[in-house]
Amino acid sequence: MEIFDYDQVLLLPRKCRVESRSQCDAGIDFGGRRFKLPAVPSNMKTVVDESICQWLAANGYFYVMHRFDIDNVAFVRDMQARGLFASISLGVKAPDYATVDTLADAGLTPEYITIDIAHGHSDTVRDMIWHIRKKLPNAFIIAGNVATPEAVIDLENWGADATKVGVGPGKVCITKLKTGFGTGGWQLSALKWCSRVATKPIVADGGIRSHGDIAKSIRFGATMVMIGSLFAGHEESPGTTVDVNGERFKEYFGSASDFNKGEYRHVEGKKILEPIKGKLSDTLVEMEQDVQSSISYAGGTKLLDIRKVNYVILGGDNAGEHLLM
Ligand SMILES: NC(=O)C1=CN([C@@H]2O[C@H](COP(=O)(O)OP(=O)(O)OC[C@H]3O[C@@H](n4cnc5c(N)ncnc54)[C@H](OP(=O)(O)O)[C@@H]3O)[C@@H](O)[C@H]2O)C=CC1
Ligand SMILES: Nc1nc2c(ncn2[C@@H]2O[C@H](COP(=O)(O)O)[C@@H](O)[C@H]2O)c(=O)[nH]1
Repeated sequence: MEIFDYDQVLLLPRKCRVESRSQCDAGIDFGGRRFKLPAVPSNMKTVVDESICQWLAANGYFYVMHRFDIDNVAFVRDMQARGLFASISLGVKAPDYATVDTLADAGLTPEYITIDIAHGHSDTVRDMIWHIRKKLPNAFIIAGNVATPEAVIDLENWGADATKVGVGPGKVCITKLKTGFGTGGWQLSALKWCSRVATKPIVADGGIRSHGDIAKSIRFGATMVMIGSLFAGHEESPGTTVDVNGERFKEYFGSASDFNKGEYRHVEGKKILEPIKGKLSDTLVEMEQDVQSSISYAGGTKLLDIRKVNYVILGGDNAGEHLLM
């Protein structure tokens, strides 16, 4: 198996088919809706909050609300009362089961539910998928996080509508160091490996460091790309603003860090500072333009045309050109 990550791969252009990049459509269908971009901010406390989720939903972007210290039922009710889709996260513990039951009893079905635990290839995720399917049959279920084709196959067979791939590639992740496991350093090839067996959409999660990595994720099989650090440093970001020698930063911490958990137990995340780079809406516009440009280099007009391109691996044992023939 070839092992590579985002910074070791470049995609190869094909003959251009458009006169302007504005003719390229960066939109994607996902879970019965169409979104402007195949990118979604991570469901983390320092990346999204209620008002960011409202803004994203109202402006044509996908979002996943985090699951920490929030009332999911009130959130779903509020979003749907505004005519917006509801997209929540759940764990696999008793309070998460209670949330599903309360939603069902109230006649509220979130359009999207992301089951989000560190080691998603687990019977606990299977049981939660089955519980959601029984109580909220119309919810689109994203389940993760996983790292292998076996896990993708199991989650799909258990009823997930999409799987989330990425264990340990995140910028504030220390899973690799603490446990010796994960896709940190080879997330892109793990994505390629998983997408070979996937029959449903994959959300590639973690390790995105620049906008071009979105196109690379799409090339290797992602339908949606979840991004934390690139979204954490905005004026609107929920992290605390910190001033260091006159420069402004936002705190960005892992969901499995002691900062999120409130205790030092099974810590697999850390806290860093992200420089504030302006408004989230401006970054999203730039991201869309960059993805449009990626599509044009792919010789296409729509996002999934990126899947057709060849690529090269730079340096290392796997170096070489990879042709689609
Ligand atoms: N994508 C990634 O690489 C990672 C992401 N995270 C994120 O951090 C957040 C917290 O994650 P998590 O700790 O799972 O959430 P929770 O604290 O909600 O734990 C979920 C359940 O899974 C159990 N669990 C967690 N890890 C393992 C494991 N390795 N083996 C067996 N059981 C396990 C927990 O039990 P117990 O705690 O008692 O073991 C608990 O019952 C999530 O948002 C998650 O996505 C965390 C680590 C890696
Ligand atoms: N191992 C850990 N992974 C975490 C933690 N909190 C979040 N995450 C994952 O990281 C991505 C974001 O990655 P980035 O490279 O874009 O910053 C996020 O979506 C989660 O999957 C954690 O504490 N430990």
